[in-house]
Amino acid sequence: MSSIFEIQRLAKLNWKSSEQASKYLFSDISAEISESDRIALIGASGQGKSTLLRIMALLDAPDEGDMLVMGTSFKNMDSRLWRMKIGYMAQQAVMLPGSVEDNLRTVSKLHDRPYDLKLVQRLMEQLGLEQLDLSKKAADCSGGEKQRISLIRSLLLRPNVLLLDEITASLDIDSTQRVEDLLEQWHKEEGTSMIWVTHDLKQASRISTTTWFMGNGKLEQHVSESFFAKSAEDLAKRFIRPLEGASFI
Ligand SMILES: Nc1ncnc2c1ncn2[C@@H]1O[C@H](COP(=O)(O)OP(=O)(O)OP(=O)(O)O)[C@@H](O)[C@H]1O
Repeated sequence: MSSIFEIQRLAKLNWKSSEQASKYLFSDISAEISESDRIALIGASGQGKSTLLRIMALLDAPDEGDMLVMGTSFKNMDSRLWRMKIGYMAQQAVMLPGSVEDNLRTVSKLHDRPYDLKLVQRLMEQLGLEQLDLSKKAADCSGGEKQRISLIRSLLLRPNVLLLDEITASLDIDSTQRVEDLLEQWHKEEGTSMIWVTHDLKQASRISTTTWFMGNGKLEQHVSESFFAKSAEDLAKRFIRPLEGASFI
């Protein structure tokens, strides 16, 4: 499969560099994302997962290294074009001023694309938002509603790669399931590659074929099936929170 996103020796300096702290938040990170890859990005808090995603979305700059989308470096690509290919969803959904519909129409306005009302209705329904009044002020929506509106807004862009930063952290079980199901279907239909940051290892094993593990400033890449077949104890030794259950598959 062809590579759509390439990361070459990427590094971010630690802004609190001192004798105790290491010079880099992360360094020497290289990876390739192929068409249709589904990657879970995991690791303990503060390792730089969100920072890496923000750099990939051009919301922050790397201190060293390069990133290429379809063979073109970010240094040589217009950031607007880059962001059409690389979609990003933050942990905290950001709503633009205006109604829910204004928010959903942003993509077509910004990128001169027709507004696909049928698709919006289908996605709203799949995410359990069919009762939501599109003329409601976006700022008045609940956190979970904002998160799902922001997901629809990102999908309407039809990016080649979707960067998802803990997007279900504030959702209930039903909404989380709906988001996972929708993204699985979207992935099958559109072939979109995804990198999904999550602290939920069971979710990581469900939604990914590849796992990127960030620790000690480095990125390890694993096949998810074998990575999550390790015992809970093995995984717990490496990171995150006390884990429940014996296995993740
Ligand atoms: N140059 C830098 N850019 C961003 N964060 C930096 C930098 N240098 C040091 N840091 C610190 O590194 C951490 C990076 O946070 P980030 O949110 O990227 O990590 P994370 O792995 O996503 O954490 P979490 O799982 O808690 O969301 C923060 O504590 C931040 O203060």
